[in-house]
Amino acid sequence: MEYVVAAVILLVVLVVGAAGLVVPKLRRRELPPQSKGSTTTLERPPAVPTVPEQELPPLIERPVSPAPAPPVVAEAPVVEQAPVEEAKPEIEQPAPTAGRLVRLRARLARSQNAFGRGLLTVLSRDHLEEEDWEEIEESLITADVGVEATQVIVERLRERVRILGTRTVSGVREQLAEELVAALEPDMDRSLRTTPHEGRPAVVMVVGVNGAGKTTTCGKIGRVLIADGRTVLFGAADTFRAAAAEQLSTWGERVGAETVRGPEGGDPASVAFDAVKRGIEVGVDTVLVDTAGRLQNKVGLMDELGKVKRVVEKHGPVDETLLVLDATTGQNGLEQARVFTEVVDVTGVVLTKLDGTAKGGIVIAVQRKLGIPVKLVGLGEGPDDLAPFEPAAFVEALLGADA
Ligand SMILES: Nc1nc2c(ncn2[C@@H]2O[C@H](COP(=O)(O)OP(=O)(O)OP(=O)(O)O)[C@@H](O)[C@H]2O)c(=O)[nH]1
Repeated sequence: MEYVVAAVILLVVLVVGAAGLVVPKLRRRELPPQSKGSTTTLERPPAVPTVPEQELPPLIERPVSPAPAPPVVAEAPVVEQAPVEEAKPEIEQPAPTAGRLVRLRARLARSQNAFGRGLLTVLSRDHLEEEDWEEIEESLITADVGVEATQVIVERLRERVRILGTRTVSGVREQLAEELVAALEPDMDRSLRTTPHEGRPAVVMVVGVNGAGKTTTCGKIGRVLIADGRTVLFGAADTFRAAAAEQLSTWGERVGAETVRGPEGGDPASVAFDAVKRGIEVGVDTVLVDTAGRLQNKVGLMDELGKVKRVVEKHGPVDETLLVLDATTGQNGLEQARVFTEVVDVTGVVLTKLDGTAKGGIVIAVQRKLGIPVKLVGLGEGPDDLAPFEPAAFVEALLGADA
């Protein structure tokens, strides 16, 4: 019996012992999958940042390794400066204004050839008869001097020739020249008020119908002033023609003047206001304001130009209002001109395109009809083809040097 009990105990011990060995093994076998699963989960997150971490270094290294960076940074300004430096030589040095009309006289004389030659033919006759005087009258009228002014000029010339008994061609020509100069009222003040005063720039408004040459004239005046050592700012208040603002900016870039522009179709008065404001801020000598000149509607024009002037005058009075007239439009241009003089207080006339007409006598008609001095004349499309108007030099060109 004792043997039986001992055998049972031994069996129990063996069974328990065997179970103790088998269960841990089984547990160990189960663990790997568990631990694998958990490892994957854990490893993945590091795996994700590992990729950006590997990518990050190069990004971080860029600033860290400044060696390649500075050349890039250093090169950038050089590349940027290059066009500025290239642009600088484009700033032109305009020709001085003194004696310009004399230099441009040939151009005027060329367009007046027929007029000068016609007069010379008549004046070279031995005795000036009634029909000769009529021919002289016709020549002057054809040259757009205007009927009224022509009658006055011929009347006075006839009187002088009769009283003085002038016989020679050169003598009559000289007297005609004197009468023409007198008709141009040489004592009129033709100076441009472009000098700054009371700590603010002089303001010049440029008005006239479309295509008369306003924008070109603004640019040319700017060049003249800069050539004379002044500083200039352009106001592109012609917001109706986008190309006008572009055109004025180009003039500005060429001579080194800033241009204040507004949005296309924007309020011209506000652009003009901003231009003068900017001119005051930066302390330029002269602000030149280019305006639009639509004439389809006189009331509209009046409203617009009047507003531009009023708004600009919030900064102070406008110093000069220049009316640009196309000489080739002849007497028709005079009618248009009158509308402008009713709207704004025109202080001077710029007669453009005199190089393109044989009717230079329009200068006399303009002054006589409007009572406003012609201050400048345009004698070509070139940037320096604008000259201060000088009656004597002009008449010499009108009559032709050899007449
Ligand atoms: N031959 C000649 N052409 C000129 C003269 N002045 C201006 N022009 C030309 O006339 C054309 C019209 O000039 P603009 O300055 O654009 O005229 P604008 O009055 O500003 O015209 P809008 O902006 O449409 O009102 C251009 O082709 C100029 O080059 C001149 O004195 N002689």
